[in-house]
Amino acid sequence: MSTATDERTTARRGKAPAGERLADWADGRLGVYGAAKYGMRKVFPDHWSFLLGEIALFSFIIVLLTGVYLTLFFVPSMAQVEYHGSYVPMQGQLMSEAYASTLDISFDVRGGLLVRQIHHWGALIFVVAIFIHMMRVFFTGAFRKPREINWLFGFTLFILALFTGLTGYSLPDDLLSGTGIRFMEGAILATPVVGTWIQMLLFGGEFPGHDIIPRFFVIHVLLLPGLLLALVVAHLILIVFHKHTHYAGPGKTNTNVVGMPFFPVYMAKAGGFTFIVFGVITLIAGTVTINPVWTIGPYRPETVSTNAQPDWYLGFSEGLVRMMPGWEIVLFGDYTLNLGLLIPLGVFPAMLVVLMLYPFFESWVTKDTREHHIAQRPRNVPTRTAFGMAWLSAYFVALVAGGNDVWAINFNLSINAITWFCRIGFFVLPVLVFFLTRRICLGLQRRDRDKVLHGRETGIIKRLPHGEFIEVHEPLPPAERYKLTAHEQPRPLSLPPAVDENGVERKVGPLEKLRARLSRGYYGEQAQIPKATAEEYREITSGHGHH
Ligand code: HEM
Ligand code: HEM
Repeated sequence: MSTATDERTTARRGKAPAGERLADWADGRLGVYGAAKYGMRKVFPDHWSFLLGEIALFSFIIVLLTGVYLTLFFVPSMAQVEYHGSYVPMQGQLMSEAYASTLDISFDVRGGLLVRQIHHWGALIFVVAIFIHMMRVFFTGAFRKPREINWLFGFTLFILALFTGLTGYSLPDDLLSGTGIRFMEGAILATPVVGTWIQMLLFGGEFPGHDIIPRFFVIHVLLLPGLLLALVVAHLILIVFHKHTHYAGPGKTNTNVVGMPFFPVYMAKAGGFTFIVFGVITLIAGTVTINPVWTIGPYRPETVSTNAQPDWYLGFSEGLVRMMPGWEIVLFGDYTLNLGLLIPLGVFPAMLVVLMLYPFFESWVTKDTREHHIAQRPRNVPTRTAFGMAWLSAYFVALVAGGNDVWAINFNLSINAITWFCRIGFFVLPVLVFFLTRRICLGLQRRDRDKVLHGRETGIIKRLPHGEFIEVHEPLPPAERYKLTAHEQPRPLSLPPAVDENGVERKVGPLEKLRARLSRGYYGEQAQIPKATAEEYREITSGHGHH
């Protein structure tokens, strides 16, 4: 017995196990122990809404992997060739090498069609996930200090993803994607002064030229994914650096993070979730056809397909153009300004910039310079929530307008009626939605207050001895009461008195006045219902007036 123990001790002293030696070797060169000690115990809070960023991350990885596979077979060339692949209806037709290679990927490359479909479905889900993730961050105020820069990083990711999608969609050079490129060319040409130059630079000559597909290819497989990857890494590093926000609850404060350690709990969960995301995307890609380019045909400039649509994420930019009347003005007798395109082209970035700058606007209005690590419930910040919903309503109206022909055909409606509905809706709906959302948020705040003070309605009706009917209310558990009352209710900014203590008139600039007004819009009496206080609760539950 003792001999065995001695042997083991000697073995350990003599030579460490291979794994340990490898780890030591790596640590000497990479400092992995320190990094692992820091990273492995990192706490990550748990909430379903935090999965949205993860879906974006995992679908991004899927799109990267499938993109590499497609790159092995795709030929980014606009040279015309005669098709002799295995898709019989296209035999002998003239088409670009790009289109022919997309047909080959779909019919002749092993697993090609599945990978193409995973790539396309993955791209759609990637952008959906980014969009909803961005909304989660917006509506919970997770963009507040210290996360403003990460909001900007994230926002840039969103824009890069839109353009990666646009360039990818254009690559197969089918009738749909060619129509999309034609649309883009028109928009570029409408840009005053520099439009023609940019068009020449990008297309290398008259439309369609021979350069656009090879150029989009490099942008799509190298430039944009490279930038996306670098920025995703920076985004994640900042998340680790700031630590994740968490929702209010007992024991969760602005100075701690409550959750599970990265290793093993979070890693196991995230690993499993990666496979679920991959599995679901593959299942959809394996069963639902997307972009069947062989039914659409190769692109020819003289042909235009009806129902031409961009993928959903760029639908709103197309909608802005379709909503706009075709106005033109002629300057100096011979220079035409195409307002029908120019105005939507200005509104498109403006809508995005408004969202991008919102965190800075809010911190300016509220003069809030503190750090925030508790995610807010949207109802507790009605003005921000209402603004977000108003933005979304404008976005969706534009999206509907982007598919006005599809709506008209499928629902047997007049395309003019839809266009007019969108034109009016684009201005009116956001205003209605803004006020409606604020009302709903205030209603929900009242309900929270009521629940804290009077408990949950149980639906049990009792008749008292003197004949009165009452509904039994069940008090909320303390943790629930805490959650509903943990939020701050700041006071609005107030302007200093018009004259100072020496009787000298104090000058208040118009900007300062505007800020005070906006601040009342955020924190004034109309914007928040006073939350239940401990005194109120004690008074109600002490017996007097309790029901
Ligand atoms: C992150 C973002 C990406 C998005 C949103 C995206 C999106 C798309 C879309 C929508 C298509 C059209 C697919 C179709 O034919 O139906 C496409 C095609 C393509 N993508 Fe991507 N992609 C991304 C990343 C990549 C990467 C990283 C690569 C390569 C390393 C790549 C390589 C390709 C190739 C070669 C095609 C043309 C082949 C084909 O259309 O079948 N993509 N992409
Ligand atoms: C490629 C796109 C993106 C990826 C892969 C990504 C990934 C992630 C992940 C995994 C998290 C942590 C989990 C979570 O909160 O959901 C996160 C958090 C965050 N993301 Fe993104 N994100 C992307 C785009 C965006 C966009 C478009 C925005 C905003 C405009 C954004 C802003 C943020 C912020 C502020 C946080 C910190 C949230 C907190 O601590 O509560 N991200 N992101």
